[in-house]
Amino acid sequence: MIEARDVAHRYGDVVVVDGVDLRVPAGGTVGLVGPNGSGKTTLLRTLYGSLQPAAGRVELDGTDIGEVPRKELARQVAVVVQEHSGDLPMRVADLVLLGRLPHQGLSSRPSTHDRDVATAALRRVGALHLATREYAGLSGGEKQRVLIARALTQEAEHLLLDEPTNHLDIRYQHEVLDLVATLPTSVVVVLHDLNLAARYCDHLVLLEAGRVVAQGTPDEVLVPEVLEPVYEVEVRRIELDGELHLLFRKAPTRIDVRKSA
Ligand SMILES: Nc1ncnc2c1ncn2[C@@H]1O[C@H](COP(=O)(O)OP(=O)(O)OP(=O)(O)O)[C@@H](O)[C@H]1O
Repeated sequence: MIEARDVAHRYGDVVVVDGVDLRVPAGGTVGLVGPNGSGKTTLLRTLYGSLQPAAGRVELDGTDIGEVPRKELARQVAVVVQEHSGDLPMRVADLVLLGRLPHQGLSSRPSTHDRDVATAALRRVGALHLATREYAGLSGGEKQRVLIARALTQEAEHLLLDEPTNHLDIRYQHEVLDLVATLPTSVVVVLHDLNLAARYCDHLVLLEAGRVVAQGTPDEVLVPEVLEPVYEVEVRRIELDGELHLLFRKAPTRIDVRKSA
């Protein structure tokens, strides 16, 4: 289990994550939501040990994450982040196989099992047909699916994703999140789309200026009284075929700055 206790982070003097408590239960899917700059990515980075919190503690199964050896961490935690690896001169199949590195000895080559796991992961994200392509030549959505396949290939117990639906068309937004949410792994996912968060997460953490303003089930968090002051839009909530959906409308402008200038 990943657990954050009173975690804070600052850049210089600016506090961007402030006193966050969070538990990611085994098999659970936790969504981090909130406006631009609210601290989602920074919090996620503390959860996978790429940032040391300025205060508080992140634990992986009871051990401070900073004390977990790197290779062990890579076996337990897989991460999908926005990468700028577009120029990697590498075939898709080889890139996905890199996900097996934490399971291999220093000098060992990928086994048949490693290749089977990588192939199965590519198939699961609908990207097996891309296996022989150069990664750099893929579209944004194809790259995203390949990076998710690499994370699945890691077969880690925890999967952390930063805006994985970025670049994906509607079909793959749903397919990828459905896949992620039904994995036996515990998942933390940063999402901007609150309707996707409602559909695929079982617990949401809503951040505003680095602080948790609400956390709970989508039904508890995704209510107009909570969302409207945070996002400054009008929110309507409807139920369609038993599922929660949100509709958004620009909030009425209180002061027209251009007119008063
Ligand atoms: N390396 C950095 N140095 C200084 N400030 C940073 C750095 N990285 C992030 N910040 C600032 O920290 C705050 C939180 O950023 P973060 O990326 O965590 O927010 P976010 O909620 O993920 O945003 P978005 O939805 O726009 O991706 C922002 O104000 C951002 O400008």
